[in-house]
Amino acid sequence: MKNVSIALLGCGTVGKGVVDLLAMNGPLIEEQLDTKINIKRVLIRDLNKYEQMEDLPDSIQFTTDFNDIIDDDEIEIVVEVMGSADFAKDCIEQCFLRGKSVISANKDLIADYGIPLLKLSQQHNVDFQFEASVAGGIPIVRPMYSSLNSNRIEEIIGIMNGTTNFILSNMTAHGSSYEDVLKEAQEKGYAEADPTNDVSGYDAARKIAILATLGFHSAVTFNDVHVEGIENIAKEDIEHATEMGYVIKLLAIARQDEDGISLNVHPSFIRKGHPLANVDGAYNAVCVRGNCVGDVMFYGQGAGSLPTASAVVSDVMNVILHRNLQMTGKRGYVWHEAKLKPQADIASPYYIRMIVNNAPGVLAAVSKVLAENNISIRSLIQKDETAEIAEIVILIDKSAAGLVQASLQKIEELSCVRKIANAIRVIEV
Ligand SMILES: NC(=O)C1=CN([C@@H]2O[C@H](COP(=O)(O)OP(=O)(O)OC[C@H]3O[C@@H](n4cnc5c(N)ncnc54)[C@H](OP(=O)(O)O)[C@@H]3O)[C@@H](O)[C@H]2O)C=CC1
Ligand SMILES: N[C@@H](CC=O)C(=O)O
Repeated sequence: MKNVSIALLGCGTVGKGVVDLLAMNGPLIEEQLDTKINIKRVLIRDLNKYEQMEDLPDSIQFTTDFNDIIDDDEIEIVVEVMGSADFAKDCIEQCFLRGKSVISANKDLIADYGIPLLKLSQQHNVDFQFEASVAGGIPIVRPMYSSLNSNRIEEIIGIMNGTTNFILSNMTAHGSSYEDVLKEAQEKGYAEADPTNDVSGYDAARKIAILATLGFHSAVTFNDVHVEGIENIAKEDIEHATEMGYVIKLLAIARQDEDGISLNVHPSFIRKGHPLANVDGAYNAVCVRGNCVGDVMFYGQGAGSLPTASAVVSDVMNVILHRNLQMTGKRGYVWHEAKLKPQADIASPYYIRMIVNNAPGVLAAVSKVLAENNISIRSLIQKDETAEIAEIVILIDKSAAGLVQASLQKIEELSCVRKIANAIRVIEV
Protein backbone atom coordinates (compact mmCIF):
# COMPACT_ATOMS: atom_id res chain seq x y z
CA MET A 1 0.00 0.00 0.00
CA LYS A 2 1.21 3.52 -0.89
CA ASN A 3 1.41 6.37 1.64
CA VAL A 4 0.44 10.04 1.21
CA SER A 5 1.23 12.69 3.79
CA ILE A 6 -1.12 15.63 3.99
CA ALA A 7 -1.29 18.80 6.10
CA LEU A 8 -4.29 20.69 7.40
CA LEU A 9 -4.34 24.46 7.63
CA GLY A 10 -6.87 24.83 10.47
CA CYS A 11 -8.43 22.37 12.89
CA GLY A 12 -11.76 23.96 13.79
CA THR A 13 -15.22 22.66 12.89
CA VAL A 14 -14.19 21.40 9.45
CA GLY A 15 -10.55 20.50 10.15
CA LYS A 16 -11.49 18.39 13.18
CA GLY A 17 -14.21 16.81 11.03
CA VAL A 18 -11.50 15.74 8.55
CA VAL A 19 -9.47 14.17 11.38
CA ASP A 20 -12.57 12.35 12.69
CA LEU A 21 -13.73 11.19 9.27
CA LEU A 22 -10.33 9.71 8.42
CA ALA A 23 -10.36 7.93 11.79
CA MET A 24 -13.87 6.56 11.13
CA ASN A 25 -13.54 5.60 7.46
CA GLY A 26 -9.79 5.14 7.04
CA PRO A 27 -9.87 1.46 5.99
CA LEU A 28 -12.73 2.05 3.51
CA ILE A 29 -10.82 4.94 1.94
CA GLU A 30 -7.47 3.13 1.87
CA GLU A 31 -9.04 0.13 0.17
CA GLN A 32 -10.41 2.29 -2.66
CA LEU A 33 -7.15 4.13 -3.23
CA ASP A 34 -4.64 1.48 -2.26
CA THR A 35 -3.11 4.42 -0.40
CA LYS A 36 -2.89 5.34 3.28
CA ILE A 37 -3.60 8.98 4.15
CA ASN A 38 -1.42 10.32 6.95
CA ILE A 39 -2.24 13.72 8.49
CA LYS A 40 1.32 14.72 9.26
CA ARG A 41 1.06 18.37 10.28
CA VAL A 42 -1.69 20.83 11.27
CA LEU A 43 -1.39 24.62 11.27
CA ILE A 44 -3.29 26.51 13.98
CA ARG A 45 -2.85 29.79 15.87
CA ASP A 46 -3.23 28.79 19.50
CA LEU A 47 -1.42 25.59 20.52
CA ASN A 48 -2.92 25.58 24.04
CA LYS A 49 -6.43 25.21 22.67
CA TYR A 50 -5.60 21.91 21.00
CA GLU A 51 -3.84 20.32 23.96
CA GLN A 52 -7.17 19.54 25.63
CA MET A 53 -8.91 18.45 22.43
CA GLU A 54 -10.09 14.84 22.47
CA ASP A 55 -9.50 12.14 19.84
CA LEU A 56 -6.54 13.79 18.12
CA PRO A 57 -3.98 11.18 16.99
CA ASP A 58 -0.60 11.61 18.75
CA SER A 59 1.12 11.32 15.37
CA ILE A 60 -0.13 14.76 14.24
CA GLN A 61 2.43 17.55 14.64
CA PHE A 62 0.72 20.85 15.46
CA THR A 63 2.47 24.05 14.47
CA THR A 64 1.83 27.77 14.33
CA ASP A 65 4.42 28.24 11.58
CA PHE A 66 3.33 27.68 7.98
CA ASN A 67 7.01 27.22 6.97
CA ASP A 68 6.99 23.87 8.81
CA ILE A 69 4.43 22.71 6.25
CA ILE A 70 5.65 24.36 3.07
CA ASP A 71 9.24 23.20 3.71
CA ASP A 72 8.21 19.60 4.37
CA ASP A 73 8.76 17.80 1.05
CA GLU A 74 6.95 14.71 2.31
CA ILE A 75 3.67 16.67 2.39
CA GLU A 76 2.05 16.39 -1.05
CA ILE A 77 -1.46 17.67 -0.33
CA VAL A 78 -2.52 20.66 1.77
CA VAL A 79 -6.09 21.07 3.03
CA GLU A 80 -6.97 24.71 3.70
CA VAL A 81 -9.80 24.90 6.24
CA MET A 82 -8.88 28.13 8.06
CA GLY A 83 -11.17 30.69 6.44
CA SER A 84 -10.33 34.36 5.70
CA ALA A 85 -8.91 35.52 2.40
CA ASP A 86 -5.44 37.08 2.36
CA PHE A 87 -3.38 34.67 4.49
CA ALA A 88 -5.13 31.61 3.03
CA LYS A 89 -4.50 32.87 -0.53
CA ASP A 90 -0.85 33.43 0.21
CA CYS A 91 -0.51 29.91 1.69
CA ILE A 92 -2.29 28.29 -1.27
CA GLU A 93 -0.12 30.12 -3.81
CA GLN A 94 3.02 29.02 -1.98
CA CYS A 95 1.76 25.41 -2.01
CA PHE A 96 1.28 25.53 -5.80
CA LEU A 97 4.76 26.99 -6.31
CA ARG A 98 6.21 24.13 -4.24
CA GLY A 99 4.29 21.45 -6.19
CA LYS A 100 1.70 20.69 -3.52
CA SER A 101 -1.96 20.15 -4.51
CA VAL A 102 -4.55 22.01 -2.45
CA ILE A 103 -8.09 21.38 -1.26
CA SER A 104 -10.00 24.34 0.16
CA ALA A 105 -13.42 24.90 1.74
CA ASN A 106 -12.91 28.66 1.69
CA LYS A 107 -15.68 30.23 -0.40
CA ASP A 108 -14.66 33.78 0.57
CA LEU A 109 -11.40 33.16 -1.22
CA ILE A 110 -12.65 31.06 -4.13
CA ALA A 111 -15.53 33.39 -5.02
CA ASP A 112 -13.00 36.17 -5.65
CA TYR A 113 -9.81 34.36 -6.67
CA GLY A 114 -11.01 30.96 -7.89
CA ILE A 115 -10.04 31.51 -11.53
CA PRO A 116 -6.54 32.97 -10.91
CA LEU A 117 -5.86 30.19 -8.39
CA LEU A 118 -7.03 27.48 -10.80
CA LYS A 119 -4.81 28.98 -13.51
CA LEU A 120 -1.83 29.08 -11.17
CA SER A 121 -2.42 25.47 -10.10
CA GLN A 122 -2.43 24.42 -13.75
CA GLN A 123 0.78 26.31 -14.47
CA HIS A 124 2.42 24.31 -11.70
CA ASN A 125 0.81 20.98 -12.64
CA VAL A 126 -0.98 20.52 -9.35
CA ASP A 127 -4.64 20.02 -8.43
CA PHE A 128 -6.89 22.59 -6.77
CA GLN A 129 -10.28 21.33 -5.58
CA PHE A 130 -12.99 22.99 -3.51
CA GLU A 131 -16.12 20.82 -3.30
CA ALA A 132 -16.86 21.90 0.31
CA SER A 133 -16.89 25.59 -0.61
CA VAL A 134 -20.53 25.34 -1.75
CA ALA A 135 -23.32 23.69 0.26
CA GLY A 136 -21.09 21.77 2.70
CA GLY A 137 -21.58 18.03 2.22
CA ILE A 138 -23.64 18.21 -0.96
CA PRO A 139 -21.78 17.17 -4.12
CA ILE A 140 -22.50 20.19 -6.32
CA VAL A 141 -19.16 21.71 -7.38
CA ARG A 142 -17.96 18.61 -9.23
CA PRO A 143 -21.34 18.01 -10.97
CA MET A 144 -21.16 21.62 -12.15
CA TYR A 145 -17.88 21.16 -14.06
CA SER A 146 -18.12 17.44 -14.67
CA SER A 147 -21.36 15.42 -14.52
CA LEU A 148 -23.51 18.21 -16.03
CA ASN A 149 -20.94 19.68 -18.43
CA SER A 150 -22.61 18.29 -21.55
CA ASN A 151 -25.44 20.81 -20.92
CA ARG A 152 -25.87 24.49 -21.36
CA ILE A 153 -26.81 25.43 -17.79
CA GLU A 154 -29.77 27.83 -17.76
CA GLU A 155 -30.53 28.23 -14.08
CA ILE A 156 -29.06 27.47 -10.66
CA ILE A 157 -31.38 28.18 -7.75
CA GLY A 158 -31.04 27.07 -4.19
CA ILE A 159 -30.76 27.40 -0.46
CA MET A 160 -27.02 27.61 0.04
CA ASN A 161 -26.60 28.89 3.57
CA GLY A 162 -27.30 26.54 6.47
CA THR A 163 -27.26 29.24 9.15
CA THR A 164 -29.94 31.45 7.60
CA ASN A 165 -32.06 28.45 6.67
CA PHE A 166 -31.77 27.21 10.28
CA ILE A 167 -32.83 30.67 11.52
CA LEU A 168 -35.78 31.08 9.11
CA SER A 169 -37.01 27.49 9.64
CA ASN A 170 -36.99 27.86 13.43
CA MET A 171 -38.63 31.30 13.33
CA THR A 172 -41.36 29.82 11.08
CA ALA A 173 -41.94 26.52 12.87
CA HIS A 174 -41.50 27.57 16.50
CA GLY A 175 -41.80 31.36 16.45
CA SER A 176 -38.25 31.48 17.92
CA SER A 177 -36.47 34.81 18.14
CA TYR A 178 -33.84 35.66 15.51
CA GLU A 179 -31.14 36.24 18.16
CA ASP A 180 -31.74 32.91 19.97
CA VAL A 181 -31.63 30.82 16.79
CA LEU A 182 -28.52 32.59 15.49
CA LYS A 183 -26.79 31.75 18.80
CA GLU A 184 -27.82 28.11 18.42
CA ALA A 185 -26.50 28.03 14.81
CA GLN A 186 -23.16 29.37 16.10
CA GLU A 187 -23.03 26.73 18.83
CA LYS A 188 -23.68 23.98 16.30
CA GLY A 189 -20.76 25.17 14.13
CA TYR A 190 -22.92 26.20 11.14
CA ALA A 191 -22.20 29.93 11.27
CA GLU A 192 -19.07 31.60 9.91
CA ALA A 193 -16.48 33.03 12.31
CA ASP A 194 -18.24 36.35 11.59
CA PRO A 195 -21.94 35.40 11.27
CA THR A 196 -22.63 38.72 9.49
CA ASN A 197 -21.44 36.90 6.38
CA ASP A 198 -24.30 34.41 6.80
CA VAL A 199 -27.19 36.70 7.71
CA SER A 200 -26.26 39.44 5.24
CA GLY A 201 -26.41 36.91 2.39
CA TYR A 202 -22.69 37.33 1.57
CA ASP A 203 -21.90 33.67 2.19
CA ALA A 204 -24.65 32.52 -0.20
CA ALA A 205 -23.54 35.17 -2.71
CA ARG A 206 -20.02 33.73 -2.70
CA LYS A 207 -21.40 30.25 -3.27
CA ILE A 208 -23.62 31.26 -6.20
CA ALA A 209 -20.66 33.14 -7.73
CA ILE A 210 -18.61 29.91 -7.57
CA LEU A 211 -21.37 27.79 -9.12
CA ALA A 212 -22.12 30.34 -11.85
CA THR A 213 -18.42 30.58 -12.73
CA LEU A 214 -18.25 26.83 -13.23
CA GLY A 215 -21.73 26.20 -14.65
CA PHE A 216 -21.91 29.17 -17.03
CA HIS A 217 -18.17 29.08 -17.90
CA SER A 218 -18.18 32.78 -17.07
CA ALA A 219 -15.78 34.80 -14.99
CA VAL A 220 -18.04 36.18 -12.28
CA THR A 221 -17.13 37.12 -8.72
CA PHE A 222 -18.88 38.00 -5.46
CA ASN A 223 -19.11 41.67 -6.56
CA ASP A 224 -21.33 40.69 -9.50
CA VAL A 225 -24.04 39.31 -7.20
CA HIS A 226 -26.93 41.52 -6.03
CA VAL A 227 -27.25 40.67 -2.33
CA GLU A 228 -29.95 41.18 0.29
CA GLY A 229 -29.82 39.41 3.65
CA ILE A 230 -32.41 38.24 6.17
CA GLU A 231 -31.77 40.93 8.79
CA ASN A 232 -35.04 42.73 7.99
CA ILE A 233 -37.33 39.72 8.06
CA ALA A 234 -39.79 40.33 10.88
CA LYS A 235 -42.13 37.85 12.52
CA GLU A 236 -45.01 39.73 10.81
CA ASP A 237 -43.53 38.84 7.36
CA ILE A 238 -43.28 35.18 8.38
CA GLU A 239 -46.88 35.20 9.66
CA HIS A 240 -48.20 36.82 6.46
CA ALA A 241 -46.24 34.35 4.32
CA THR A 242 -47.75 31.44 6.27
CA GLU A 243 -51.29 32.85 5.96
CA MET A 244 -50.84 33.32 2.20
CA GLY A 245 -49.50 29.77 1.64
CA TYR A 246 -45.81 30.66 1.30
CA VAL A 247 -42.57 30.19 3.23
CA ILE A 248 -39.68 32.65 3.30
CA LYS A 249 -36.27 31.28 2.27
CA LEU A 250 -32.96 32.96 1.47
CA LEU A 251 -32.46 31.94 -2.16
CA ALA A 252 -29.39 32.23 -4.34
CA ILE A 253 -30.38 32.47 -8.00
CA ALA A 254 -28.22 32.47 -11.13
CA ARG A 255 -29.84 32.60 -14.56
CA GLN A 256 -28.39 32.82 -18.02
CA ASP A 257 -30.08 33.37 -21.38
CA GLU A 258 -29.13 35.03 -24.65
CA ASP A 259 -29.40 38.51 -23.01
CA GLY A 260 -26.88 37.73 -20.29
CA ILE A 261 -26.47 36.53 -16.72
CA SER A 262 -28.27 37.57 -13.54
CA LEU A 263 -26.96 36.72 -10.08
CA ASN A 264 -29.10 37.36 -7.01
CA VAL A 265 -29.31 36.45 -3.35
CA HIS A 266 -32.38 37.62 -1.47
CA PRO A 267 -35.12 36.47 0.88
CA SER A 268 -37.94 35.04 -1.21
CA PHE A 269 -41.56 33.96 -0.83
CA ILE A 270 -41.92 30.45 -2.23
CA ARG A 271 -45.11 28.37 -2.40
CA LYS A 272 -45.44 25.74 0.34
CA GLY A 273 -45.60 22.89 -2.19
CA HIS A 274 -42.32 23.80 -3.91
CA PRO A 275 -39.47 21.32 -3.19
CA LEU A 276 -37.27 24.14 -1.80
CA ALA A 277 -40.01 25.12 0.68
CA ASN A 278 -39.50 21.86 2.57
CA VAL A 279 -35.74 22.21 2.98
CA ASP A 280 -35.39 22.99 6.68
CA GLY A 281 -32.76 23.50 9.37
CA ALA A 282 -29.12 23.50 8.26
CA TYR A 283 -30.04 21.53 5.15
CA ASN A 284 -29.28 23.05 1.74
CA ALA A 285 -30.69 22.24 -1.68
CA VAL A 286 -29.61 23.31 -5.15
CA CYS A 287 -31.77 22.94 -8.27
CA VAL A 288 -29.95 23.08 -11.59
CA ARG A 289 -31.62 23.33 -14.99
CA GLY A 290 -29.65 22.13 -18.01
CA ASN A 291 -30.91 22.47 -21.56
CA CYS A 292 -30.81 18.67 -22.06
CA VAL A 293 -31.01 17.08 -18.63
CA GLY A 294 -33.89 19.35 -17.50
CA ASP A 295 -34.23 19.87 -13.75
CA VAL A 296 -31.87 18.20 -11.29
CA MET A 297 -32.00 18.72 -7.53
CA PHE A 298 -29.23 18.21 -4.95
CA TYR A 299 -30.14 18.05 -1.26
CA GLY A 300 -28.22 17.48 1.96
CA GLN A 301 -26.45 19.01 4.93
CA GLY A 302 -24.98 22.34 3.93
CA ALA A 303 -22.85 22.90 7.01
CA GLY A 304 -21.38 21.17 10.04
CA SER A 305 -18.29 19.18 10.89
CA LEU A 306 -18.66 15.70 9.35
CA PRO A 307 -20.89 16.65 6.39
CA THR A 308 -18.36 19.27 5.27
CA ALA A 309 -15.45 16.92 5.98
CA SER A 310 -17.16 14.39 3.69
CA ALA A 311 -16.71 16.81 0.77
CA VAL A 312 -13.17 17.77 1.79
CA VAL A 313 -11.97 14.18 2.11
CA SER A 314 -13.58 13.17 -1.19
CA ASP A 315 -11.48 15.95 -2.78
CA VAL A 316 -8.38 14.55 -1.06
CA MET A 317 -9.26 11.13 -2.48
CA ASN A 318 -9.72 12.63 -5.93
CA VAL A 319 -6.34 14.30 -5.80
CA ILE A 320 -4.73 11.02 -4.69
CA LEU A 321 -6.48 9.16 -7.51
CA HIS A 322 -5.12 11.72 -10.01
CA ARG A 323 -1.67 11.32 -8.48
CA ASN A 324 -1.82 7.52 -8.66
CA LEU A 325 -2.98 7.69 -12.30
CA GLN A 326 -0.42 10.43 -13.11
CA MET A 327 -3.19 12.85 -14.07
CA THR A 328 -2.38 15.58 -11.54
CA GLY A 329 -3.08 19.13 -12.80
CA LYS A 330 -4.39 17.88 -16.13
CA ARG A 331 -7.92 19.38 -16.04
CA GLY A 332 -8.71 22.18 -18.47
CA TYR A 333 -11.27 24.94 -17.77
CA VAL A 334 -12.82 27.48 -20.12
CA TRP A 335 -14.18 30.88 -19.08
CA HIS A 336 -15.70 33.72 -21.05
CA GLU A 337 -16.15 37.30 -19.98
CA ALA A 338 -19.50 37.57 -18.19
CA LYS A 339 -22.27 39.70 -19.70
CA LEU A 340 -24.33 40.76 -16.71
CA LYS A 341 -27.94 41.96 -16.98
CA PRO A 342 -28.77 45.27 -15.24
CA GLN A 343 -30.22 44.52 -11.82
CA ALA A 344 -33.04 47.06 -12.34
CA ASP A 345 -34.42 44.92 -15.20
CA ILE A 346 -34.78 41.69 -13.19
CA ALA A 347 -38.52 41.19 -12.77
CA SER A 348 -40.55 39.21 -10.24
CA PRO A 349 -43.77 39.51 -8.28
CA TYR A 350 -43.33 41.16 -4.86
CA TYR A 351 -44.86 41.03 -1.40
CA ILE A 352 -44.91 44.53 0.10
CA ARG A 353 -45.74 45.39 3.71
CA MET A 354 -46.20 48.98 4.83
CA ILE A 355 -47.32 50.85 7.92
CA VAL A 356 -49.77 53.67 7.19
CA ASN A 357 -52.07 56.11 8.94
CA ASN A 358 -55.44 54.52 9.62
CA ALA A 359 -57.29 57.12 7.54
CA PRO A 360 -59.57 57.22 4.52
CA GLY A 361 -57.95 57.48 1.07
CA VAL A 362 -54.69 55.67 1.94
CA LEU A 363 -55.38 52.61 -0.18
CA ALA A 364 -56.38 54.81 -3.11
CA ALA A 365 -53.18 56.88 -2.83
CA VAL A 366 -50.93 53.79 -2.69
CA SER A 367 -52.78 52.05 -5.56
CA LYS A 368 -52.48 55.23 -7.66
CA VAL A 369 -48.67 55.29 -7.39
CA LEU A 370 -48.47 51.64 -8.39
CA ALA A 371 -50.86 52.15 -11.31
CA GLU A 372 -48.83 55.16 -12.51
CA ASN A 373 -45.83 52.82 -12.72
CA ASN A 374 -47.80 50.14 -14.58
CA ILE A 375 -47.63 47.80 -11.62
CA SER A 376 -50.74 45.72 -11.14
CA ILE A 377 -51.95 44.53 -7.78
CA ARG A 378 -52.76 40.84 -7.24
CA SER A 379 -54.10 41.19 -3.73
CA LEU A 380 -54.27 43.83 -1.04
CA ILE A 381 -55.08 43.35 2.64
CA GLN A 382 -55.45 46.09 5.21
CA LYS A 383 -55.17 45.22 8.89
CA ASP A 384 -56.06 47.84 11.49
CA GLU A 385 -53.43 47.84 14.21
CA THR A 386 -54.83 50.71 16.27
CA ALA A 387 -57.25 53.56 15.68
CA GLU A 388 -54.30 55.54 14.23
CA ILE A 389 -52.13 52.95 12.50
CA ALA A 390 -52.86 50.26 9.91
CA GLU A 391 -50.73 47.66 8.15
CA ILE A 392 -51.15 47.10 4.42
CA VAL A 393 -49.94 43.93 2.70
CA ILE A 394 -49.86 43.95 -1.09
CA LEU A 395 -48.90 41.28 -3.62
CA ILE A 396 -47.97 42.80 -6.96
CA ASP A 397 -47.59 41.11 -10.34
CA LYS A 398 -44.21 40.47 -11.95
CA SER A 399 -42.47 43.85 -12.15
CA ALA A 400 -38.94 45.05 -12.83
CA ALA A 401 -36.85 45.69 -9.67
CA GLY A 402 -36.01 49.25 -10.75
CA LEU A 403 -39.67 50.13 -11.21
CA VAL A 404 -40.62 48.59 -7.87
CA GLN A 405 -37.89 50.52 -6.03
CA ALA A 406 -38.93 53.80 -7.68
CA SER A 407 -42.59 53.19 -6.78
CA LEU A 408 -41.76 52.30 -3.18
CA GLN A 409 -39.77 55.50 -2.85
CA LYS A 410 -42.77 57.52 -4.08
CA ILE A 411 -45.13 55.62 -1.79
CA GLU A 412 -42.89 56.31 1.21
CA GLU A 413 -43.05 60.03 0.35
CA LEU A 414 -46.88 60.01 0.73
CA SER A 415 -47.83 61.82 3.94
CA CYS A 416 -50.23 59.01 4.89
CA VAL A 417 -47.48 56.34 4.74
CA ARG A 418 -45.32 55.91 7.84
CA LYS A 419 -42.86 53.38 6.41
CA ILE A 420 -42.33 50.58 3.93
CA ALA A 421 -41.64 47.75 6.36
CA ASN A 422 -40.50 45.20 3.77
CA ALA A 423 -40.54 44.27 0.09
CA ILE A 424 -39.75 40.62 -0.66
CA ARG A 425 -39.63 38.93 -4.08
CA VAL A 426 -42.02 36.07 -4.80
CA ILE A 427 -40.35 33.26 -6.71
CA GLU A 428 -42.52 31.42 -9.20
CA VAL A 429 -40.64 28.34 -10.40
N1 LIG B 1 -18.36 25.28 9.41
C1 LIG B 1 -18.95 24.82 8.33
O1 LIG B 1 -20.00 24.15 8.39
C2 LIG B 1 -18.35 25.08 6.99
C3 LIG B 1 -17.21 25.86 6.84
N2 LIG B 1 -16.68 26.06 5.60
C4 LIG B 1 -15.46 26.83 5.44
O2 LIG B 1 -14.39 26.09 6.00
C5 LIG B 1 -13.41 26.97 6.55
C6 LIG B 1 -13.19 26.64 8.01
O3 LIG B 1 -14.39 26.80 8.72
P1 LIG B 1 -14.56 26.32 10.23
O4 LIG B 1 -13.88 25.02 10.42
O5 LIG B 1 -16.01 26.42 10.52
O6 LIG B 1 -13.77 27.45 10.99
P2 LIG B 1 -13.32 27.46 12.52
O7 LIG B 1 -13.32 28.88 12.95
O8 LIG B 1 -14.08 26.48 13.31
O9 LIG B 1 -11.78 26.93 12.46
C7 LIG B 1 -10.76 27.66 11.85
C8 LIG B 1 -9.44 26.95 12.15
O10 LIG B 1 -8.42 27.61 11.39
C9 LIG B 1 -7.39 28.05 12.28
N3 LIG B 1 -6.92 29.34 11.77
C10 LIG B 1 -7.67 30.40 11.41
N4 LIG B 1 -6.89 31.40 10.97
C11 LIG B 1 -5.62 30.95 11.09
C12 LIG B 1 -4.36 31.54 10.81
N5 LIG B 1 -4.24 32.79 10.34
N6 LIG B 1 -3.26 30.79 11.04
C13 LIG B 1 -3.36 29.53 11.51
N7 LIG B 1 -4.53 28.92 11.79
C14 LIG B 1 -5.64 29.63 11.59
C15 LIG B 1 -8.05 28.17 13.65
O11 LIG B 1 -7.04 28.02 14.62
P3 LIG B 1 -7.20 28.65 16.09
O12 LIG B 1 -8.35 27.91 16.73
O13 LIG B 1 -5.90 28.36 16.74
O14 LIG B 1 -7.50 30.10 15.89
C16 LIG B 1 -9.02 26.99 13.59
O15 LIG B 1 -8.34 25.80 13.92
C17 LIG B 1 -13.95 28.38 6.29
O16 LIG B 1 -13.43 28.85 5.08
C18 LIG B 1 -15.45 28.15 6.17
O17 LIG B 1 -16.08 29.15 5.40
C19 LIG B 1 -17.23 25.51 4.47
C20 LIG B 1 -18.34 24.73 4.56
C21 LIG B 1 -19.02 24.48 5.82
N1 LIG C 1 -21.78 29.28 7.38
C1 LIG C 1 -22.04 28.40 6.31
C2 LIG C 1 -21.23 27.15 6.46
C3 LIG C 1 -21.14 26.40 5.21
O1 LIG C 1 -20.75 26.87 4.17
C4 LIG C 1 -23.53 28.05 6.30
O2 LIG C 1 -24.20 28.38 7.27
O3 LIG C 1 -23.99 27.50 5.29
